[in-house]
Amino acid sequence: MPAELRELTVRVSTRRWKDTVLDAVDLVVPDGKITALLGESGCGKSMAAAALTGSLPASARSKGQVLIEGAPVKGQREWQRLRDGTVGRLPQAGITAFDPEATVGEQLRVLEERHGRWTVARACAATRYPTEMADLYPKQHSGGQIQRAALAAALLPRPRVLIADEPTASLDADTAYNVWAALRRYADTGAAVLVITHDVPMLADTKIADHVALMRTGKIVATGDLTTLAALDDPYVRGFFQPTAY
Ligand SMILES: Nc1ncnc2c1ncn2[C@@H]1O[C@H](COP(=O)(O)OP(=O)(O)OP(=O)(O)O)[C@@H](O)[C@H]1O
Repeated sequence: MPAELRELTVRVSTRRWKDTVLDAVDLVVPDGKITALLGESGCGKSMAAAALTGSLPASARSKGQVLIEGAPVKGQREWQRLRDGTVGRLPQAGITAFDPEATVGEQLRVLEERHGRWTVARACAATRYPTEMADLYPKQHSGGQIQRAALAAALLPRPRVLIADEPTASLDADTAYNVWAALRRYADTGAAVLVITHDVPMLADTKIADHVALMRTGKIVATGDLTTLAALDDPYVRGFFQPTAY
């Protein structure tokens, strides 16, 4: 299995505040599939993404294992190597993927040259990033444009594992569908893709995710395909899916 959290518990502790943000989480992100991670705001989805990319905040302490390609990852040096082409992350705020002082195009070209895998043209076409924007600085983009640029940046190294944190949050429905389709095509090349999303209606309409995992207050409470989950006889799970009525 390319990416996995095994019994992972994460506690954050600051001077003002302490909390268990992931509680014995088991999560498998298989090859060639899209796994959608759902749950209410603040339940720990981004923390799970951070754990899978070795980027938990400094205030976090963890117990349990993170496995990439079947092996437990030990230490920041190994994470640095994995983040350089094996594990990719699309951050929740796409703009944070870029240096504010250089144009988006320059930064995409650096990734193309460094990894020698996807071309900038291919990554931009896959994500529907309008290439005429590439000469602009990150802050000159709209939320949706920079999110697509950040996805292009995440795809350029052609990572085996891609963790996308709300990749369609600021997109109109049509563009969002195109980004989901790009993620689907990417998973179909054999990559393991985890997508954090609140877009249950899109998942229900398109059936684009193979698996769904539902989190609640730091725990995974249900996993399976969307139709099975939505039909579960658990009041919380039922309540979560009910508004979309399918
Ligand atoms: N950098 C951080 N340092 C300390 N605690 C944090 C940090 N980031 C998030 N948290 C806390 O961890 C918990 C889980 O947050 P997380 O960002 O994973 O939620 P989420 O499910 O991704 O929410 P949303 O859907 O709103 O993005 C929250 O209680 C949050 O306050």
